[in-house]
Amino acid sequence: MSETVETTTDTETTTVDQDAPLRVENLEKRFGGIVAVDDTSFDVQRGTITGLIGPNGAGKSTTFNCITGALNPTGGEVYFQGEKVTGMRPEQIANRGMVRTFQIARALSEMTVLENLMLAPKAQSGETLWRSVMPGARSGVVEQEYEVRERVWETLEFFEIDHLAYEEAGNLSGGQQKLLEMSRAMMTEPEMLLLDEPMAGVNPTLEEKLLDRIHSLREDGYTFLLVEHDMDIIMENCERVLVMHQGKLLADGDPEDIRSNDQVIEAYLGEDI
Ligand SMILES: Nc1ncnc2c1ncn2[C@@H]1O[C@H](COP(=O)(O)OP(=O)(O)OP(=O)(O)O)[C@@H](O)[C@H]1O
Repeated sequence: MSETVETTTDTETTTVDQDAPLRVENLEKRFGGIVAVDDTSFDVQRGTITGLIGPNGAGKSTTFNCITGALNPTGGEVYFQGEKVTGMRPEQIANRGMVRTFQIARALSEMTVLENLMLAPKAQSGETLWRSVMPGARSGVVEQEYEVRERVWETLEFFEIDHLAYEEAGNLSGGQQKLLEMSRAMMTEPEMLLLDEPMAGVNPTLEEKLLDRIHSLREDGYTFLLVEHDMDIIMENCERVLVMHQGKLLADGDPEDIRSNDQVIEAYLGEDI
């Protein structure tokens, strides 16, 4: 049963579903004559790993970009923790606790792994989800550099890339870069992560490690929305799957429902799902 509370912002009063940090309402994004996202609505429940799937060109990346501020939608609204974030810049949305990673990792290749992480945290004080689950966490004081450094090391250890701390990011393998990208995202102390094909180019051992970390974070209360083309990963790791097709939400259900949904099978033109 969802818990709801009323919140008031400068612009409006809205009912917040405490169990759904992300709510997308009638989202639309047009590029000239192309409707990449067409009147799409969904929510994502707290503490879940939710998959967003669909054939090539379905509108998944555009939806991610509209949610996280890289693109301005041409219609509809995005709410995070009950606050309207439509049209905000990515860093404003990240400051509120929602970050994304990219299909192609975006680390600064000539900087070391350590430097990449040192640059990532936002300047803020107080308790956050990441700090509260990390061993040795401190709270309530403005962060000093040594505290950031401590958090950087804890994060590197959590993702098991601490042995690469002094390596230039550009020298890392594709899979290691994905772990770095997740580490950088965690340094911004998010509540919710949107992962765009986090397993692409990742070898099976690292894939297992990354999935293990995602599940562990989910158990600590983090929320994940995952775009991934590998159906086995989606079906084995997500409790809920959203399917997009031609810019619209085609289906929303648990993996078993989705696998047996005729419209979804048709949208994938008989590919195995
Ligand atoms: N910047 C852009 N300008 C014009 N059209 C765009 C732009 N970005 C996306 N599109 C179009 O919008 C539609 C949806 O693209 P999008 O990249 O969101 O799909 P996707 O589901 O992420 O696809 P894929 O699985 O192939 O990455 C496509 O028809 C695409 O060509």
